Amino acid sequence: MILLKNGRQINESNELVAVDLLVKDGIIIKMTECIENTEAQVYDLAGKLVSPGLIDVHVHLREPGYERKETIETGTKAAARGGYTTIAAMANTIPVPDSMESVTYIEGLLQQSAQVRVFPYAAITLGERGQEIVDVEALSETSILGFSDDGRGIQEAGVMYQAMQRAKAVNKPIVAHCEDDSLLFGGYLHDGEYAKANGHRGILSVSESAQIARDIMLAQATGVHYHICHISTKESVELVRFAKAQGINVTAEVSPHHLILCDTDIVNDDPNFKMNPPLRADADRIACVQGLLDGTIDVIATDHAPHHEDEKAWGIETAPFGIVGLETAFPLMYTTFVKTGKMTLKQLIDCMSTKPATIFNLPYGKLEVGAVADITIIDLDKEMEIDSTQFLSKGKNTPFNGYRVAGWPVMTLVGGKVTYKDEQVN
Ligand SMILES: NC(=O)N[C@@H](CC(=O)O)C(=O)O
Ligand SMILES: [Zn+2]
Ligand SMILES: [Zn+2]
Repeated sequence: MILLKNGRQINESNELVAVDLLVKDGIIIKMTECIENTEAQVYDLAGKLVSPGLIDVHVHLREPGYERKETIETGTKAAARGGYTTIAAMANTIPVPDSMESVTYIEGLLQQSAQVRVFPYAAITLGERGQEIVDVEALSETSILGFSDDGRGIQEAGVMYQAMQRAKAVNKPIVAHCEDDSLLFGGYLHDGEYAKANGHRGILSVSESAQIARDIMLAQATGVHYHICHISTKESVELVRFAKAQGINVTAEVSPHHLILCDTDIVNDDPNFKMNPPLRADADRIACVQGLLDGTIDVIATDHAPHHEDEKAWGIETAPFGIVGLETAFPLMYTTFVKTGKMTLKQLIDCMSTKPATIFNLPYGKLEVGAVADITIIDLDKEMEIDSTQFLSKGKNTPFNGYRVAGWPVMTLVGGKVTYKDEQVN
């Protein structure tokens, strides 16, 4: 048994109230203001926030295939340090999880090395090549969260339509990276002020929004749960708002970097500001924030995309797209939006835990008696500079290095088991 004493939880009215939690056999069995128990191992939380474990539905663990960038072990250790108890692993690995054999293989690797709960995605198409659809029916019987070709858009409407029909029939979501390749024109940064001023080829906003518009119509026609990855443009947000008003089964995620940074924040062509979709204009960033606040955008996902420093050293034009996010998401969001009064703490926890569980039908994201003890303890007052050399992730590729932020996760429990604890908790 574990007894968490002197914590504080956020109630429905966004107030911090005192709470003790008693955990037995991986379940929260008691939650009241003051619990005494002589048999349990006791941790004194000294007023720190007790949150339902954070959930990230968009993570690149890189293993199998790209262990130089990240492994299941390092990626899930980073997740635990970031306060995450459940994550979903994207399918752009080698092999791509596009068959029973490859998904079973990846499930085995996860079982061996994962430090938090991990649900893999299966690809939508064989090899993520966008042509032949995977065996949706068979794969739906595995532990997958849904189907995704993340890293690439599905170029053909007919392929997406059929994939959606089949995913709907087995009650699994289609999780879409939206990008029309025919609208890329060799771009690698947002087609905006920074690219123009510095002679870079731009990525048009319509390369994302045009495909979202198409997919929303296909989602309406098929009734599938269609989840949009890393939304980044104001037009995309407007489309999701429209779709939801029509009752179409659409959800969307946004990443912390698209809420905090815009293209003009890029410094000296630093490849750590390069990701897909790119940092957009400030008006896009503002639309994403507004969309998150009004519920148009459902959840925050990191799109944790570690790359090796050798690869990022190729320079902004040729370096791979992607930045890490697991170990900085909560403090960045808390400092930028909650401490400044733009968002309540309850809203932030909803977007990072409760809502991801709800939209993906997971039995987590709850802090109550009888719930699984997936718990994150956060020190809202702990302020510290982001230092990528301290990351447990192999990826050090962050544009936020040196940012001074507060609200650091200090202890993470998955099913009642401590998976991360910093030295100040005991
Ligand atoms: N987001 C990125 O910039 N990169 C991701 C792919 C993706 O999420 O589209 C990656 O796998 O590196
Ligand atoms: Zn993507
Ligand atoms: Zn991704």
